[in-house]
Amino acid sequence: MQHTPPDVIRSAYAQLAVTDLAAARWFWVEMLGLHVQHEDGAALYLRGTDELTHHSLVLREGPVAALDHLAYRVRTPEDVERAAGFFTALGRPVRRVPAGSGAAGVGDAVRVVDPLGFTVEFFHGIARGERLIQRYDLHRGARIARLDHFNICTPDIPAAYEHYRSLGFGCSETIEGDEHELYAAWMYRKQTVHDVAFTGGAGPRLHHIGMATHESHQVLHIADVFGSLRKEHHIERGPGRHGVSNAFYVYLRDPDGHRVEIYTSDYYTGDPDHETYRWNVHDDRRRDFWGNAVIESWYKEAAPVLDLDGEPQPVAEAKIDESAAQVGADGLG
Ligand SMILES: O=S(=O)(O)c1ccc(O)c(O)c1
Ligand SMILES: [Ca+2]
Ligand SMILES: [Fe+2]
Repeated sequence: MQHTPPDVIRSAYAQLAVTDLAAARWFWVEMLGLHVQHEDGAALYLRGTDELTHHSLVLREGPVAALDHLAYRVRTPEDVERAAGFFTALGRPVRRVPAGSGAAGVGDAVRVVDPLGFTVEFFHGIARGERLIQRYDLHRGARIARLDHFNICTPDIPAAYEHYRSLGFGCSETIEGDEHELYAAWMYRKQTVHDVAFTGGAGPRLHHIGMATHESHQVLHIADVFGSLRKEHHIERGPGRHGVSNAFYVYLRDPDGHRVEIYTSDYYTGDPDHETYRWNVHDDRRRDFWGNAVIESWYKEAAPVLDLDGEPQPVAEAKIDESAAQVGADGLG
């Protein structure tokens, strides 16, 4: 019997394990300007200026730099139950996380290890935060508005696509080979380009979290700030204009190597007949619309994922390697 999937509203928060909370605070709070909603001795709960819920990023100190879990908000408390039933029917590990026993501010939740090997939480209840949208006096750094998306490394992109389709996600864009083999896909529940995207590679690993700003000058500004402070080694890729999503972007690496994208100006995807836009893997504008090359570390480096007991998960090797795809005769060579 097909279990009804939970009604996912959006990608809501990520919990990262960091090896030095003070160093992480410098990067995510002092430099990027995320707002500290709550902290206890070992964890920081952070959010952007537009976020009305308690947090969109949790940094918890631990022995290994890793993704602890991704979290999606679902529409009703009943959808938390649907998530439990859906993943139990798939034979996946499912654990109840009662309010107060998991992330601060989050109500009754369920955590699963999904078919791709990622630890994923589904929750509905979450505490509110002060409305900071017009507290311009508190806007700092990159002036991050909100969490926008998760990007995950997985060896089997078609399997990832099918899993998220079964959860009711739409597909806004893909990168495909000449025989339509799937190299990457961007999938959504909220009405923008993605809540989650897949990068081909050994997995399960976290590739990056995408944080949205309102303006491209905020993307440029944070790159300038890292340059001014002689911390330019934290800038990995960009600034630039994406082909896929059309967003303006820069990728940064935190002190543990966690990758964060500062991202702005993608587009609406909310009509029920929204069509997928398909890029050819040989189109050199797909990842940077101006044809700038993608640095090798961007394709190869990513963070391990912890299981439900906080142990790093083994990774399965990549089945497809986009960085090895040769640019065709039409490319910039
Ligand atoms: O580099 S891509 O244009 O494929 C791209 C598009 C959107 C993203 O969020 C991203 O991380 C990467
Ligand atoms: Ca650099
Ligand atoms: Fe991204």
